[in-house]
Amino acid sequence: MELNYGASRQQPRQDAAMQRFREHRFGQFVHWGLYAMPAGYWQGTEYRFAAEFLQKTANIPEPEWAELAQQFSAEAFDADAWAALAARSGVKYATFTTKHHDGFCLWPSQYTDFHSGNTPAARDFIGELVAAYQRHGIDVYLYYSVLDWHHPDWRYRLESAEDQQAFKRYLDFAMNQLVELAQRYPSVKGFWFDGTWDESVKANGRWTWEVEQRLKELIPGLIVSSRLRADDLGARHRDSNGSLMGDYESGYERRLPDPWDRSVCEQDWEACMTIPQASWGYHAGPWAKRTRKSAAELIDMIAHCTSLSGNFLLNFGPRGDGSIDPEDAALAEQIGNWLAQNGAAIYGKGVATNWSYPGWGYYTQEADSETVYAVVTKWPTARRLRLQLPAGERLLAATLLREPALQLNPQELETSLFELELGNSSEETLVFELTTAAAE
Ligand SMILES: C[C@@H]1N[C@@H](C#Cc2ccccc2)[C@H](O)[C@@H]1O
Repeated sequence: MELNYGASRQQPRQDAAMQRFREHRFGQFVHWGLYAMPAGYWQGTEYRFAAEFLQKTANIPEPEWAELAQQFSAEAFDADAWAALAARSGVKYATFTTKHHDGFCLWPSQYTDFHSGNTPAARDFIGELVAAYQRHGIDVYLYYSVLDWHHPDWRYRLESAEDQQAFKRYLDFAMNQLVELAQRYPSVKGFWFDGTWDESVKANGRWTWEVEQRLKELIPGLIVSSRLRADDLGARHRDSNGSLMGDYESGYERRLPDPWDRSVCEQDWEACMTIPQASWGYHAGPWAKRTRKSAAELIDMIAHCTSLSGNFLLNFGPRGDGSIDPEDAALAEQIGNWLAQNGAAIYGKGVATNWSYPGWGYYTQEADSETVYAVVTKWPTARRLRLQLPAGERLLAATLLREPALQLNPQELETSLFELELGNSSEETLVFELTTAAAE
């Protein structure tokens, strides 16, 4: 059907900026703001829901919530320390919340008083983070919540002429803020949008289209997530013809596609994930802490996404004072150590087209390369690894990437199956670099 505000292309972008995003594969998400101070507690009660939603889960009147800004001193905030840890973790890009659903801005916006410049901290946190992460060679993306619980003109649905007029004022405000972010931080590589699920936004597909156009005029090559977009009829992420809007699919939130679902490879996509089961902002309670994922689980997810040509955006929720939770820092270091040895299987890799999902882990491959990587994340109880080679191919070599690298001689490898006695090897995430050739 004819759409004015649907998808702007049918095929993935092939420009250098998009290829760079595609090759990153692993990124850091950061959710930080006023919600990090109460950290899931209010008046002594632990609220067992996402910490960044506390204002709603604890039914805190908006003015009382806004008062938190007067306690926001972030005395332990150190952008360079955040960036150095991110670099050690192996991420190649980072996405920071500039404004989450509560409307508090981490930059001194000229369009609201509700920002970090008007706090005891009196700092432009976004500006400091953009500079620090770029000094460490990490590309920066900005998260922006269209949903805004603080702004008086926000509306969930448009039921009257007054609602329409108010929400028009709100959308003008949000466009102004987005242009402000693009003009203040022109070196950012993309925008990550959230809070676009309400009827009011879905009824304004044209505005979402205009935001994408305007930001890309300001920053050529900019990458915009599909979650911004609604079409003429209110369809989100994919337009009413089923075509992806924005530059990559960003609907995978705390979930991944089935590892055998090769249909996701048709477009660029990114999954975002929390360390605890269900909180993006720092949650200090046992409810969150007992659900933390391990490094092995997160490395599995990185390989899972890579094997389907997708990116994995792992979230960190710094504490209210601006420090990083030591448990999160340790996890970041563990992941980074694994990537330092095995990153060849992740960075710049994607689906291994001719290799089907093996069950014990994932195959990854660089497009048009003869080299395939086998990332073993689920040790077979039989302690024997069986690789079914694609028809017409034989295995020339299999090299274990970790130090000391273990080269398995071709004559030890059967033509159709590669069996490795795992013996008493420690149950770590192993990566084999496989070299193949056409079967004789
Ligand atoms: C990226 C993630 N998206 C946000 C959300 C949400 C949400 C959660 C439940 C129901 C409706 C919306 C989270 O607060 C976090 O920012």
